[in-house]
Amino acid sequence: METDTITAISTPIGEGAIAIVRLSGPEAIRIADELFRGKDLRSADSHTIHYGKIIDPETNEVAEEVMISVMRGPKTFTREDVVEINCHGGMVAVNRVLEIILSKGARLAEPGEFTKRAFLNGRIDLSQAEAVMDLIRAKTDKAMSVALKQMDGRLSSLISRLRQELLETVAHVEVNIDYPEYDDVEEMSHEMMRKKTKEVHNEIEQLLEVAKQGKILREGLATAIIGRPNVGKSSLMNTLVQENKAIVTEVAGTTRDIIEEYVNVRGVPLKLVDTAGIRDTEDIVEKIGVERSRKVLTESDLILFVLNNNEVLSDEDIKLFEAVSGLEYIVIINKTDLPNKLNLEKVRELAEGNPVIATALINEAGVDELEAAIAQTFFAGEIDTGDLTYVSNVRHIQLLKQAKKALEDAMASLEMSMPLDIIQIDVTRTWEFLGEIIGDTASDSLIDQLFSQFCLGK
Ligand SMILES: Nc1nc2c(c(=O)[nH]1)N(C=O)[C@@H](CNc1ccc(C(=O)N[C@@H](CCC(=O)O)C(=O)O)cc1)CN2
Ligand SMILES: Nc1nc2c(ncn2[C@@H]2O[C@H](COP(=O)(O)OP(=O)(O)OP(=O)(O)O)[C@@H](O)[C@H]2O)c(=O)[nH]1
Ligand SMILES: [Mg+2]
Repeated sequence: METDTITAISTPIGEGAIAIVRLSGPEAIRIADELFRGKDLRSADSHTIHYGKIIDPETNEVAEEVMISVMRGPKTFTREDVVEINCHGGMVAVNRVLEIILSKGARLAEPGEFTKRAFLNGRIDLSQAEAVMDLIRAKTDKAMSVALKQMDGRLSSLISRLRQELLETVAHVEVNIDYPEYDDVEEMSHEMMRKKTKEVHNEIEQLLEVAKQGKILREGLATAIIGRPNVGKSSLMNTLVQENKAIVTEVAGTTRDIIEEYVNVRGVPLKLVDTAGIRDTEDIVEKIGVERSRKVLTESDLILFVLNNNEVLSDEDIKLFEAVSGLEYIVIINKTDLPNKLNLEKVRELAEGNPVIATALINEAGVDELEAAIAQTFFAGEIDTGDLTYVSNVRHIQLLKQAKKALEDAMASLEMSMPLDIIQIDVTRTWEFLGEIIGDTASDSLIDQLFSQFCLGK
């Protein structure tokens, strides 16, 4: 257990109205008291705030005018004694305060170290700590609400329950075997294992299913706009971007030659991809063939397939319908301000039950309906994140997949009526993989690596 006192500036670097320097550890209150001119902080009640000045020990002059919060462990963020010094926002003064604190015996915190202490001291588990970071990085309301729920321990309690069930089953089976009440104890134990592994397997599968939506919440729904030349693809892109431009986010590393825009349509973050690569749909379908073009399309989570109301359905349109068949797509019949030449009956038939939306992008007609359809497609009836446990962390998804695989090994052994101790090995592995998600069976190096990705001062 680390017992030194750590400190860091916990607010963004730069000019601001107020900057907070945070301390955590056994010496936090002593250090703060030594450099503070004001009330005696050592005798201050927990969770109180005090006005005063920070005195520079070298010059004996006032370095800052501050408000200091005193919070005594264990009812604090880290479960240790915590002191927060609220400074005026100037960088020079804040850095000076930090230097003085360091000179009094505190150590500069590593990135994420406050949160790491909350984890090491058992206030939160690993998935909750990771959620703290997700919360900071959240770009949309929905991503934020997912992170908040995870921080609250929603995923943790589900994982803990699954682990507990596995453990109880293993224990139960062991007791059965050690103290058999019936002759068919082996068969009964197999049956019990079969039932439980199947139940847990189903729950993990469901988590992974929902994880797909979690990924979308974080990275945006990869959305490709396709259609023959001149149908209005660029108009569609521009309309969606304009309507939602207040929430468009800039993502580092986005290649500029591919036109990608992040927009937020009714809480669904879209990564709109202008089909620069598949701009000329005749090319994509004819030159590289339907199979190849399908591959491009399958990498999208959603396809916006634009048709021209003012033209008859062409062979290329039919080929595009074949290419998107079985994928998640919305058909957009654009240019409805112009006379109808498109066979709408035929379009509906080809669309296989996917939404068909009429628009006249030139005067922004039909955009509301389109946005509703986009939201509907991915959150069909489940738009409320309150109903589901979203796993959105790649590490968690990886571990869930490994746990699922281990369970499948156990289930296969059960099918072959293998001895129970063999089956228990796979069930125990499942239990360990799940434990790694919440940090119960996670290695020190993994923990170090995870926290190092945090912001300094968090
Ligand atoms: N000034 C300030 N604001 C902040 C934080 C902080 O550390 N300082 N936080 C930091 O990121 C967040 C708040 N998170 C916190 C989470 C738990 C506890 C805490 O003291 N928990 C105790 C006691 C709870 C209680 O009194 O009921 C506990 O769980 O035992 C404090 C802050 C956001 N705002
Ligand atoms: N009348 C009418 N014209 C439209 C509508 N939407 C787009 N247009 C026009 O159609 C033309 C082509 O629109 P774009 O958005 O550039 O079409 P595109 O599919 O991106 O075309 P390419 O990039 O060449 O494949 C432009 O002149 C638009 O102004 C509409 O709803 N009604
Ligand atoms: Mg275009």
